[in-house]
Amino acid sequence: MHEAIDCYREITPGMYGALGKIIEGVNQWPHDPPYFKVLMEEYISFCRDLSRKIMRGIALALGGSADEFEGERAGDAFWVLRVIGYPGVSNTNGQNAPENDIGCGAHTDYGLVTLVNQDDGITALQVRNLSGEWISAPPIPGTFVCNIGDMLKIWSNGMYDSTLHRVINNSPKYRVCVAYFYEVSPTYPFYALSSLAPGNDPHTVPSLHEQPNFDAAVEPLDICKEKTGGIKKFGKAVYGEHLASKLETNFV
Ligand SMILES: O=C(O)CCC(=O)C(=O)O
Ligand SMILES: [Fe+2]
Repeated sequence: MHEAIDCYREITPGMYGALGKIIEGVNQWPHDPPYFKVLMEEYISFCRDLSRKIMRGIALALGGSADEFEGERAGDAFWVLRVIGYPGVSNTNGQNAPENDIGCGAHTDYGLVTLVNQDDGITALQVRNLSGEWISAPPIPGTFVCNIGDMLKIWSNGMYDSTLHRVINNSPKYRVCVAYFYEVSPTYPFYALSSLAPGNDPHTVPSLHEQPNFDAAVEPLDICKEKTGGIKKFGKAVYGEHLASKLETNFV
């Protein structure tokens, strides 16, 4: 079990059509504490810069140019910040301490990278390794756990795998985690799928404003395909659909 406060990069109504509907609107900030909004926005801005730098490093590691994930792919990335609370186990009288239920079931994250800022001193996050064993990812003060998401797995044609992980809080203490999800640019497909693609006549298509969408078509990059046997291991994934289905199942 867990509870969470989510904030999203704000989506104005209609901006991304029907697929974007589930996350339209402005973030609801509490008045108390009064500095919450300012603090969170500053934190988000730092996370955004860091994620961008990590993506530049990953782009180089994949053999591309540093700005492979800038511009239309992820230069104007959608993001989600989630502050999550996991209740501790209640009855710990020393013997037969009860096992807590699953705080967050096994899943992969959906975007590019996630920066997980864990509560110091409580080990609850587990990651599945290649042998299929669940191993703990204990918090290391001053560091993030960085998870790879599904969209990076597809873009890299599987060279980066999305990390299967789950959370079990067996501590008596309430655990707080702040996760920042760095995603793709929702407008990416417009350029990729339309005749606005470089070299084509820009006059033959409606403007971005006239054709809103949230259907980022993510598919393996050619540079990654070449390095992995020349075959695309994954078909096109529509980012907005992927996100909407994750959000719908997350909050039932
Ligand atoms: O609480 C954690 O350590 C991770 C949370 C998580 O995996 C998620 O929100 O996607
Ligand atoms: Fe996750």
